Amino acid sequence: MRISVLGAGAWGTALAMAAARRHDVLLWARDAGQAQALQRERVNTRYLPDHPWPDGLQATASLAQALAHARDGLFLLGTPMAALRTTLRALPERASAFWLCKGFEAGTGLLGHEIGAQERPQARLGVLSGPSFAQEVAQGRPTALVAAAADTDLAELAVQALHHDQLRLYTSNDVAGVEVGGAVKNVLAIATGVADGLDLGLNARAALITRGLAEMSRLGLAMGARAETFMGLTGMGDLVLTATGDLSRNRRVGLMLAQGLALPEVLARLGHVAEGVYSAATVAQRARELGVDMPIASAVQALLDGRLAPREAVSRLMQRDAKPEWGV
Ligand SMILES: NC(=O)c1ccc[n+]([C@@H]2O[C@H](COP(=O)([O-])OP(=O)(O)OC[C@H]3O[C@@H](n4cnc5c(N)ncnc54)[C@H](O)[C@@H]3O)[C@@H](O)[C@H]2O)c1
Ligand SMILES: O=P(O)(O)OC[C@H](O)CO
Repeated sequence: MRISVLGAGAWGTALAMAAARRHDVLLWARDAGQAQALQRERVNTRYLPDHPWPDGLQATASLAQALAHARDGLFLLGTPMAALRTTLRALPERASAFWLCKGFEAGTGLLGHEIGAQERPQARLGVLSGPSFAQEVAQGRPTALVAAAADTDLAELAVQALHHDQLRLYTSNDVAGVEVGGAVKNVLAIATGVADGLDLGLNARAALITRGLAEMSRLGLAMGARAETFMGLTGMGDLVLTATGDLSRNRRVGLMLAQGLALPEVLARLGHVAEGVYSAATVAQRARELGVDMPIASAVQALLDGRLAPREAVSRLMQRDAKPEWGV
């Protein structure tokens, strides 16, 4: 199969490497210098150093070439959420594509499938998500992902592209559920990073993860998702990974904020996108519109906006009235 991966960050590169073990894969980097270096060095020194490329992977800075390459194959969109709309707009009208980004679009508050319906209504589109640090996939360590699409044949195409010994693909048709899980877990990982950075303990972390999962599920159900999706890889699975794994950029944002660093300094030190920073406001916005209570996500947003200091955000959560664990 011919596959083009658009976006040469850590995750786009890791999946391009995985797919290239069995397919003809072209990785598009928007920066010509970066594309030349990738092609020459056959390793992504900036985002995934120490992981040499398989023979089946080539790089280009020509978007036209990348679009032609997978015209009858599969596109994997590896840009951050902020660039998903423009990337979708560049695709052929009837392309088959999965995006890899996790978040809500800042400003509009839309999920990927809602942007896809606006920009490429005739294309076959889906989302690939699940608990997956790029570095571990590049190392060939076992990982499970979910390919979610309304079109079952499209989900099967993702399986053909990526399923192999170390990378296990499950399929789903709950696109909204998979996307809500991926977007909200990033915001919650900032919260557990703050709690761990303040040394609040393992009890606090378990409480944040569990109550965060309840928030994620409430929002998802209000948006038409299915409850079981939040118990799966793209819900609980990705939340546990991101909230506890120190490879997570979102968790690291929380850890650094707890040390008292200002957000611009945190982002400069990170050097990668941390989608929770950009999705927190839109999670809160969608929750407000739908009348969904999301106190942890709201506290993270207040922290990122500079309205609360890390310890104040924690106090705000602890001072809430007692209530039943389930129900209103
Ligand atoms: N890194 C991971 O482990 C991982 C795993 C699963 C999902 N994701 C998701 O994948 C998405 C990308 O993450 P990443 O880790 O690869 O980010 P990254 O910070 O490593 O790289 C981002 C890349 O996107 C490129 N980019 C930014 N704007 C662009 C544009 N307008 N057009 C083309 N390219 C553009 C940058 O040049 C850079 O190469 C995020 O939504 C992230 O949440 C990441
Ligand atoms: O490093 P993070 O926090 O962006 O998380 C990466 C992946 O989404 C984990 O599944």
